[in-house]
Amino acid sequence: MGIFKIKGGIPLKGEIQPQGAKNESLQVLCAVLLTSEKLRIKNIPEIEDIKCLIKILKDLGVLVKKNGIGDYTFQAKNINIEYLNTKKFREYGKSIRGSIMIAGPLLARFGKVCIPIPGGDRIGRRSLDAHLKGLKSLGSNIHYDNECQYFDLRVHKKNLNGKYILMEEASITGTANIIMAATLAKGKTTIYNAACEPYIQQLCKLLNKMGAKIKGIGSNLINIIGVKELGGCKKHTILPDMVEIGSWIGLAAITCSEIKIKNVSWKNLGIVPNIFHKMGIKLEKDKDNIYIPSQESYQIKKSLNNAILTISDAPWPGLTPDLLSILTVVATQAKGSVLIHQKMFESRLFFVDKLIEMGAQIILCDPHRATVIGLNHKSPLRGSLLNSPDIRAGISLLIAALSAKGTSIIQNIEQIDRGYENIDERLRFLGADILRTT
Ligand SMILES: CC(=O)N[C@H]1[C@@H](OP(=O)(O)OP(=O)(O)OC[C@H]2O[C@@H](n3ccc(=O)[nH]c3=O)[C@H](O)[C@@H]2O)O[C@H](CO)[C@@H](O)[C@@H]1O
Ligand SMILES: C=C(OP(=O)(O)O)C(=O)O
Repeated sequence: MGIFKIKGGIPLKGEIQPQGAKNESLQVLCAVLLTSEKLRIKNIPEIEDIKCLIKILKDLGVLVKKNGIGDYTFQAKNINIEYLNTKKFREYGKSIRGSIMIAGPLLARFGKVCIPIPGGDRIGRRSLDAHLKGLKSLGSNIHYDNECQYFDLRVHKKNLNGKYILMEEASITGTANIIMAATLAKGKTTIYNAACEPYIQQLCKLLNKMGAKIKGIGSNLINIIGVKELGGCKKHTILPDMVEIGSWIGLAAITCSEIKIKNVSWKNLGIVPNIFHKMGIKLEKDKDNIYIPSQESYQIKKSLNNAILTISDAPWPGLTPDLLSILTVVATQAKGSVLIHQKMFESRLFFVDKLIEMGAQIILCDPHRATVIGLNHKSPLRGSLLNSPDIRAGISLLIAALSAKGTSIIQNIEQIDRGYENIDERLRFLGADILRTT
């Protein structure tokens, strides 16, 4: 297991280019399974979760050519569907959440798929009902093997058939799975209460370039007319990662650093900049860049009725839950107090124990809510021995360590590498004192 050794308290300075979005990449890479033709995808982040999915695709028989950093051509011409029954696949499939999204494309193209309960972050219960109920409506039988914990899905007629699907919750990966399956189903599929965040929009745009007929992109009502087959795509570029962008903003604020984040695609950030404004952090729009000046202090705004601010997650256009851990850390050195309410996941806030050990003033009210009383940089966090439980808690602890007085050690940094590309190298480029030992 690798570790980071960090000497904190050093203000950083410079420009940073955000990585391509992890969650869009996971969707788009699964979409290559829908066609036997070539797709060229650019700006894919070189992170562990993506490497794992590419490994699964290769083992399935997808030809993968690397044209340059983050630039790949995929061709799913000869697929070995039997690979899904191997122990190797079950291990890989279990290690990332994104693996579940191979189900829709493979079911639509080959009529059967076998998939383990996917892994990814252990941040609470993560239901698959949205995926399974959707695929069932389109005409699939589902069998669950309780002992081996995998699902076997088979199309019960000749092919999938379009249906009206009202999703019980706007699951992101669930929506992606159903959309991909429906592109090759017979007739019309309507998905209501679909997730509609920019990465789902990007997936739909890519599918339309491949010949799909999807309407309602960007809304929660998606209509899809199934086609017989899909073609390739000469170029699709992954959007910048909004969670990584939020991580850089939080890092800049708490370490009093001056950072410019380049080419952020403002129009796809939704309310993310607004939320940081509410935390009192100055950020300026400079063309398509975000400029964060060095700030000695940032004051959390109050609600309009003068009550303590609450920040909570919600499906898009609400705030992604993936930024709440980062906002929690940022709040520890703000002026004022905030209630962080993590509605979607029940085990994501437990990492605040580590922040409390570092000297943060936090009350964990229950698994979903933490009150943070900001210290306004009057009492810095203390360097500590830390362990990274999931991607976002991991990056949050790293941000805390960079702001802390003294040296911190972060163990289990593989969790951070799952979602952040060359994070230590990029931090050193901005002037951070961080060392990786493997
Ligand atoms: C690979 C990928 O893209 N992962 C993202 C995706 O995971 P993923 O697609 O797996 O997450 P889902 O959107 O399915 O659901 C996340 C959690 O929120 C709950 N829920 C969801 C929608 C809703 O309307 N109400 C509700 O309560 C679900 O029950 C579940 O507990 O979306 C999550 C929620 O944004 C993000 O944290 C993950 O980074
Ligand atoms: C929860 C996350 O990822 P995943 O859904 O891949 O586990 C995340 O990126 O914060």
